[in-house]
Amino acid sequence: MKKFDAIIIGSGQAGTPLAFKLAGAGKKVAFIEKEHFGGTCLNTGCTPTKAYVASARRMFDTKNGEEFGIHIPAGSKTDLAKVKKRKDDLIQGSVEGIKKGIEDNENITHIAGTASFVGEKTLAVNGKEISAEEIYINVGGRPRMPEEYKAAEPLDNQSILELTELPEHLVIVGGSYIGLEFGQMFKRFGCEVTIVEKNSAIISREDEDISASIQKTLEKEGVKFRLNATCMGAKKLDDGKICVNVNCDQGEPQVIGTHVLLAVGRVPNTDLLNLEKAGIKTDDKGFIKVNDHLETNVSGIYALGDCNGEGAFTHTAYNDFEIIANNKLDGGNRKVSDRILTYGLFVDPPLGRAGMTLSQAKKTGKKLLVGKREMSKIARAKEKGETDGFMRVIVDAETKEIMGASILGVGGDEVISGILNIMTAKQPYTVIRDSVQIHPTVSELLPTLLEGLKPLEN
Ligand SMILES: Cc1cc2nc3c(=O)[nH]c(=O)nc-3n(C[C@H](O)[C@H](O)[C@H](O)COP(=O)(O)OP(=O)(O)OC[C@H]3O[C@@H](n4cnc5c(N)ncnc54)[C@H](O)[C@@H]3O)c2cc1C
Ligand SMILES: NC(=O)c1ccc[n+]([C@@H]2O[C@H](COP(=O)([O-])OP(=O)(O)OC[C@H]3O[C@@H](n4cnc5c(N)ncnc54)[C@H](O)[C@@H]3O)[C@@H](O)[C@H]2O)c1
Repeated sequence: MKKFDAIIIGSGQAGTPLAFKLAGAGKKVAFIEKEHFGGTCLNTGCTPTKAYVASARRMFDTKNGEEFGIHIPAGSKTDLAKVKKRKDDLIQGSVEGIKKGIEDNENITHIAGTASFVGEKTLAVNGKEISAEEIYINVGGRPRMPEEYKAAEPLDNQSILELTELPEHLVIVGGSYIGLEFGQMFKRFGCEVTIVEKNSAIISREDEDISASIQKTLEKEGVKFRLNATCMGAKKLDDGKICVNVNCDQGEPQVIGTHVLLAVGRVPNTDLLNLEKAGIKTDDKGFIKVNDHLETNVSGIYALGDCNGEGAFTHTAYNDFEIIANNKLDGGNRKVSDRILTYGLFVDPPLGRAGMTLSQAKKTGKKLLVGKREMSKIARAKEKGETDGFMRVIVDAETKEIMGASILGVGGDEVISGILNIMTAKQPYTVIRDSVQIHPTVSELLPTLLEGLKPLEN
């Protein structure tokens, strides 16, 4: 049996940089990947979807010239095969970069295959056993596929990106990140889109006014919504169409479309690992339990990225890599609990989020100062003709530190970083309030917003 200094399972957003980092420190690393280098984000997640979002935006612009004094002749249409080709080329460039980096690195042994444990520090891949004292699990997740939708042969985030012809009517089950990003994108490409969500609001982790504002924007573009979808399931009809059950007691009971995309969350790939052979514990959803330094209950075995349930984003997976690299190689003491939650929702206008929502902040029982400003009052948003949304910042009245912020509006995914940086530096909100920002930007309204903070009346 071959012994390595370290084994990394999965070429995700944590495993890939970790392989190079450990190898750079002179460790002999086995790097096991069952599918593509670069994992979900690069191949079927962030990169392809944001490439599609960009194509969809071009399409949107062709339909919205008049208001800006630009006459764009009718007739623009989406060539999905070309949209796909652009995204395939983008991905291929990055995958090849990783592949070459690995091939050129004499300390990394790439093993193509699915790893599973056969003992505490021993794994089998393609019938061969390897072992190491340090094992890093970075296996990510896959789309959740509830039984009651299987008969309709639904698309998922991977298969929808392989289509070369536009669906006539795309029904999307799940109104969160994946559902909303694909929903707006395919509507802009020229499809009919209906989003079916079981909760009473889309993206229901957010405050109600955020969910309502996003829904309104998408509805203006023609996306249809069916909320409170209590009657689950879908089937194929004899004419090849798809029938998705929505509600059993009010409204039209079903939506008939030509395609259905399931966007109802993800499950960790930990079931492929035979974790019980190593004695590694998971929670009841299959996420590997880790401590603040990402170590599992078995000493020397770590879990990083989506599979540990501590984050569900590329930046959280990458931060897991940074925590391990710093603690293992640079004598650091970085922890998961130091991380401030932040993320973007890449619909148009985008949502940038940091820290708590207003409803979470209220639950802390602290005295709050809150500032809210509509995008329709912001000069740059008006000049761009993109005035949907608003920004809100929540401050702890006692410490003056920012507890959370939501920037829903043009540039919101970038503007949020200014707030995140102050939160990370643990500085009071007055640092931004007293700063001078560039005119005319959306960011220039942050000082004004913070000048006008008001105590939250209960
Ligand atoms: C459609 C979509 C859009 C997204 N957009 C964004 C976004 O805009 N921003 C953002 O921050 N996040 C986004 N995400 C989330 C992001 O992609 C994930 O959080 C991120 O990829 C998690 O990375 P990871 O390191 O945990 O693992 P992954 O990237 O999932 O990689 C895990 C790898 O492990 C391999 N593997 C699994 N089991 C085994 C095994 N037993 N043996 C060998 N190899 C194995 C898999 O093949 C895979 O390559 C998106 C996700 C999706 C699905
Ligand atoms: N912008 C981003 O960072 C981004 C973009 C896409 C995906 N992602 C990641 O991908 C992961 C998966 O995203 P997602 O949107 O699939 O999952 P999610 O868990 O965020 O949301 C699933 C949605 O489906 C709904 N739902 C569940 N079962 C349903 C049913 N039977 N009928 C109707 N609705 C139902 C839920 O109420 C929820 O709104 C997320 O963890 C996210 O972090 C991130």
